[in-house]
Amino acid sequence: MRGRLVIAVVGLGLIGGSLALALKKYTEHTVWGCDISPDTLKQALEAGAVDRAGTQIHEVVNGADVVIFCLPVSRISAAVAEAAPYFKPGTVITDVASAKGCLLATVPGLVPREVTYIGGHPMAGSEQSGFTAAHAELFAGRPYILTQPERVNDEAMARLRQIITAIGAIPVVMDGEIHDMVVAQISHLPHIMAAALVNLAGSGKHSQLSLSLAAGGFRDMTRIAASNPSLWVDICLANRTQIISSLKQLQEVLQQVARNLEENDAAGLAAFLTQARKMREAFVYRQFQAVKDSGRVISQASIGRRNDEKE
Ligand SMILES: NC(=O)c1ccc[n+]([C@@H]2O[C@H](COP(=O)([O-])OP(=O)(O)OC[C@H]3O[C@@H](n4cnc5c(N)ncnc54)[C@H](O)[C@@H]3O)[C@@H](O)[C@H]2O)c1
Ligand SMILES: O=C(O)C(=O)C[C@]1(C(=O)O)C=C[C@H](O)C=C1
Repeated sequence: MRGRLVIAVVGLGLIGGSLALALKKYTEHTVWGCDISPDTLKQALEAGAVDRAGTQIHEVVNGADVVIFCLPVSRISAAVAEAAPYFKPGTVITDVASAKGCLLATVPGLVPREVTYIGGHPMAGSEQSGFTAAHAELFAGRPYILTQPERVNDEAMARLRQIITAIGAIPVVMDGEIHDMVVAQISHLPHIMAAALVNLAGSGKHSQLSLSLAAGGFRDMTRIAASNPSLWVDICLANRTQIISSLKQLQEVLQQVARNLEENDAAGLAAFLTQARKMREAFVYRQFQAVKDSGRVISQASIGRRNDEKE
């Protein structure tokens, strides 16, 4: 594999902007960036996130070794189709979308045979959007999911793994179907629940009073309710089968809790809460271990996290 690559990032918002910043900070690769927003391009150029910028896809994919599509899920297939005539043989294309099944079903059919598509999904982000929220440390110590391409291509996989590792993330190769099932539970359902909690508390008879009194519990549970609605409509629709299934499971869990309360069943309630507490403690430990193993020192200052995000 050649040492220095040209990497094109299509979409320079929170995720694309953070990737571009991280690639410039931690690798020697050349980074070209595209966004429909001229303001975003200006910000990215000023921040040194890209070496070249354009509003047209062909301006940045023509000659690139790797192209990373960082667009809302529903825009990715059209962007790949627009870019396809400009890919050179051997180009590796990937994306960062939060749902994989819909793209794995369409994207491979849109690209020439000599181009390899590997689905991607960094398990990092925030409730904020746009380049102004982007930062180079977003992926440090975080899992970065890759899907196996239809035609196995070890060189393409190695190229992406190397890029992901260089920006401090941990590559995890996974089947697209399993990905969608898992993220429905750990990402998509929590976003829907956060919105439901805020809407419930914010629209009742005493909503003004409730929201003014809300403390850490409500704040921790609902940070992600501030996410961009249009981005999340896209994600939810793209993974709707798995989300519907997770919502049904959640309904059963909540009904069981309601039964425990109706029956004054302290033991049932305690078993439910104890199981959750144990799993949550183990989860925090595993996340800490993954960060430690990734070898990058992540300090409060380096990633600029707010206090309410700390464990
Ligand atoms: N937000 C998160 O926490 C998060 C985490 C992991 C993955 N993702 C995935 O990353 C992708 C991008 O999300 P984001 O949070 O960075 O969104 P964002 O809104 O911050 O950025 C999207 C960018 O794409 C640009 N854009 C839109 N259409 C375009 C087009 N046709 N051509 C060029 N640029 C275009 C927008 O101007 C914007 O700058 C989504 O697929 C999302 O599912 C998001
Ligand atoms: O940390 C956050 O605020 C996020 O929403 C990040 C988050 C998530 O955890 O759900 C959002 C979408 C993803 O595709 C991956 C990560």
